[in-house]
This record gives sequence, structure tokens and C-alpha cells, in this order.
Amino acid sequence: MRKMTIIGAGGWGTALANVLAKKGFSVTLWARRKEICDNLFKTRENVNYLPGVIIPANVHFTNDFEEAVKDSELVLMATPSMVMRDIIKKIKPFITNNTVVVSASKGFEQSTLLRMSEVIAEELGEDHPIAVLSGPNHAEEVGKDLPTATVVASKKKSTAEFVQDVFMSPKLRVYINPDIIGVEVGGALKNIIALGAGISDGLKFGDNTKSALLTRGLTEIARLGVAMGADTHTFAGLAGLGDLIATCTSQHSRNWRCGNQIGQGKKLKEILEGSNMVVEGVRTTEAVQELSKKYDIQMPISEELYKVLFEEKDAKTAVIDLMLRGKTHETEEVVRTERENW
Ligand SMILES: NC(=O)C1=CN([C@@H]2O[C@H](COP(=O)(O)OP(=O)(O)OC[C@H]3O[C@@H](n4cnc5c(N)ncnc54)[C@H](O)[C@@H]3O)[C@@H](O)[C@H]2O)C=CC1
Ligand SMILES: O=C(CO)COP(=O)(O)O
Repeated sequence: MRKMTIIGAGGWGTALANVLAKKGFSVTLWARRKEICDNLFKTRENVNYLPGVIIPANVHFTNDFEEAVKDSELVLMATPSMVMRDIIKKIKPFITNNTVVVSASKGFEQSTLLRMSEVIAEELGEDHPIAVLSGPNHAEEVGKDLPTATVVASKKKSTAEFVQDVFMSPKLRVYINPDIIGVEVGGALKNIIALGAGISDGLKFGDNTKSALLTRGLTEIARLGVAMGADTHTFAGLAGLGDLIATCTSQHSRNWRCGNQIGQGKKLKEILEGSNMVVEGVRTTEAVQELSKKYDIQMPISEELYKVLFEEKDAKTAVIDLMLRGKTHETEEVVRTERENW
């Protein structure tokens, strides 16, 4: 039986392990602690991160890196982005030059501002087969086999096609895309806007507010992404607009839920301490503050979010400041000569 590995037994790792198991692969799911593995083995349910979903018998559990990745054709990383480099270093001795490594994590490395695929490439080499998988994909829904679409991006088309074949199923439709930068930037930055959407709902603002936030949020995501080298079209696709809609409108979203509690007046520290789930958007907001300076890009929504999260700015004041900031054109990037003649 062909072996596939998932690193990270949170909601997303568990849901993707199930997808591959249902396709008939031998799947090994790596979890951090032995007691988690023992519990998964006994109950065949990830009660902490994906309750109610039965894990098929062809999913094996281990907390040992060698056992997890040895002889595997593909290793998918579904850990929080802050531990990506550390874990890649640990699995490196056990993978071959042909083992395809896929990042499903949505964030940046805090200290270097690198995307996850860049972190992996730094550790395994630029020529290693690396891909990213991202899209509007709540683990809770993939776990229930609800029809879902996603995107796999890689510098090498053959790598993207390999991953597409591995994951494609009647319940999970996989598209490929050469724009690895756009797919990663879209997946990471929508979490910032999802925090904002949660705040908006927590403040009991309306559909108009949320639509404005999503649309203007997408503009700033694309603005930074293009400056970083992405293709603008990617942001209109599943890994851009698609994921933005899913995350900003769903109560499954960890980022939306965190924002929602902030909108209701809770403190960030208290929210994060009260949950074992990863809220990637918080660190991404910090990273994007740096990235927007580095690329000299205006990102007013992300900037206000940063102030609310890290400088105790009142969320309602942040909204007023966004509403009243300098008057501007909707399409700032529209060909200037057209505008000048207007
Ligand atoms: N949950 C979802 O629907 C989706 C999540 N993702 C991404 O997948 C990644 C993992 O997120 P989830 O599965 O949602 O996590 P989760 O919130 O369900 O669980 C947190 C996971 O992080 C692990 N963890 C925490 N600290 C760790 C450490 N120091 N070392 C290793 N593992 C540690 C926990 O053991 C647990 O497996 C994130 O980057 C997230 O953005 C991407 C698409 C969908
Ligand atoms: O990325 C996701 C859906 O595509 C999951 O979003 P959250 O991290 O906010 O739960």
C-alpha cells in the first residue's frame, strides 16, 4: 500500500488524513504527544480538535518522526506555522530527495517573514519537490465529506499534479496553480480580515459592514501579494476570495471566533489562553505590519487590526478611523491616465 504522512493532528491534519485514508492509502498521522496517539488509537476520534469524525482503520498514529515519514511518498505539514522550521529540521534525516513536502499551514515565519514554502525550501533545498495546499477548507466540513474545492501550488507543475492526484476525490476537488506566492499570501492574510469580520459581528455591525471589510480587505491582500510577486488573478480564486468568504462568514473559523470575542469586549490574552486551537491571524497581523513597511504598501485595515490586538485600541474607534481616513479612489491601481481624464 502506498504510504502518505500527515504531520500535525489538529483539526486540519486529522481531516486530511481521513481524505487520504478513504482513497485507500496507508496514512500515518503524527501527533506531538504519545498519549494523544494512544487516545486516537483507542477511540479513533480526535475529540479535542475534530469531534464527531471517525478515523478509518488505515490511519496509523505515531509521535516518532522516523516512523512517521520513512518510506512515505508525500509528507503534508498541518502544524501551526510557528513550528514549521523546527519540525522540518527534525524530519529531514528521514526523507529522500523525492519525498514531496506539502505545506497546509497558513502563516509566515515571525522572525524572517518568510512564507511556509520558503522556510521548507531553506531547510530541504530549492530543488526539493515542495507544494502548498490552500483554499476555503474548514476541517469540520472536510471531515464530514461535504463537497469542497482547494488549490495546490508549486513551482514545478509535475509536483503540483502529483499532489492533485493524491488528494483529489469525489468530495475534494483539487485545482493546480503555478502562483505559490499568491496562494500562500491569500491563505495567510485572509485570517487578519477574518479577525476583523469577527469583531464586526461581535460589535453587532451589519452585512454592509462585513461586505465592505471583505472587499477592501481583499484589495489590501492583493496589493501586498502583488508587491511580493504574486499574480493578481490568484486573489479572485479559491485561495483568495474563496478562502476569505469561508473564513469571514463561518463560525468554524478560529480567527472569526477570536475576533468575535474581541468585539464582545474580551481581551486577546484571555481568549488565546482559553483555547487550545491555533489562531494564526494574530501572528500574521504582526508579520504583515512588517511586510507592509518592507514593501511600502498601504494596508489600513491590517494596521487598525494591529492596534486593536496589540495596542489596546478600542475596536469602535478603529472602525471610525477607517471610515474617516483620507478620501480616496476605489480603484487605486486603475490606469492613472484614465483617471486623470475623468
Ligand atoms: N482548521 C482548519 O480548518 C484549517 C487549518 N489550516 C491551517 O492548518 C494549521 C494547523 O491548524 P489546525 O489543524 O486548525 O489546528 P488546531 O487549532 O485544530 O489544533 C492546534 C494544533 O497545533 C498543535 N500544536 C500546538 N503547539 C504546537 C507545537 N509547539 N508543536 C507542534 N504542534 C503544536 C496542536 O497539537 C494541535 O495539533 C494552521 O496553520 C491553520 O491555519 C488550514 C486550512 C484549514
Ligand atoms: O483556513 C481555514 C479555512 O480555510 C481555517 O480558518 P481558521 O484558521 O480561522 O479556523
